[in-house]
Amino acid sequence: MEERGTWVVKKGFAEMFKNGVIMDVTTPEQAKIAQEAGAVAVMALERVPADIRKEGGVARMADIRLIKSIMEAVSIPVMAKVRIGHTAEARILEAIGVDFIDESEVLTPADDKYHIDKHQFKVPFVCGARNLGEAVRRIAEGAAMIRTKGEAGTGNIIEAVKHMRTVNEEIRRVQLMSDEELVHYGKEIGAPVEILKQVRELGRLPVVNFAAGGVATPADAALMMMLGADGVFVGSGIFKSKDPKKMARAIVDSVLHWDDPKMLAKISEDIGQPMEGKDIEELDVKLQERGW
Ligand SMILES: O=C(CO)[C@H](O)[C@H](O)COP(=O)(O)O
Repeated sequence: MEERGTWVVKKGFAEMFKNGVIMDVTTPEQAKIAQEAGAVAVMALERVPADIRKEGGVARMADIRLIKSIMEAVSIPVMAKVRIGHTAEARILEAIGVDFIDESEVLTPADDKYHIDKHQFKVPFVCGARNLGEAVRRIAEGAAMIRTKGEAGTGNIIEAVKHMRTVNEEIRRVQLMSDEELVHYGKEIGAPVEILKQVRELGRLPVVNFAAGGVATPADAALMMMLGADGVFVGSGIFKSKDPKKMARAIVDSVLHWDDPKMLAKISEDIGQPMEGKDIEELDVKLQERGW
């Protein structure tokens, strides 16, 4: 009972980010830019996904002193990333008091089989998903927030669109299923039936679902909101653009005004060059394939 109550609080905290933008930052200066632009939270990490992709090597939880300096620099919530399955990194982040942990495929996985048992933590977690099965498995492990994975660091929105559409289509299928069909479907996609029943009843995931990976323009962010995202994560799209301050503000505004094309036109004007994009077909590594 106590555990369920805790999950409700974590899930409620995640709901407070709705209609907002969460920005990846690697320095206190970037965190201040994000806060001034109206980000609802920042995400501390050692390198933005475009740099992780370019430089390679093992990407880990960011340096603790850096995370603390980001926490000191801003008053909005600070999230930080850990490697998939790296329970020790997560315990360290909980000990220093970060507000949220992202168990992220953008970092190099630490475990090829298991994700972190997130129920063991007081701090809430967000996890990535490409489809309903992945989303529901992460929720079963205790995630209080889901983000569709997209393909981080590419500046290419196609995978984020694919993942959001897939989750939505699968939710619509679930809504038409009888109890016995749901048991069979749960087995097929590897998802616990109790959470699928909640999805059927709510017509959505029981936690907020943000879009991530590849958002590079205000129009990209608006597109993800049109597809039903509760909000947006942006990393490389801001700090690899020509004018991060302008781009950050424009993406925040576009998430708020996603349904107003005239406003979006105004928001999209004179914001500088977006980050350079990459064709998905040409990628050597697909970060979205990490996690299962
Ligand atoms: O939450 C995230 C992954 O853990 C990142 O913030 C997101 O994927 C960033 O992607 P991009 O650099 O393409 O904006």
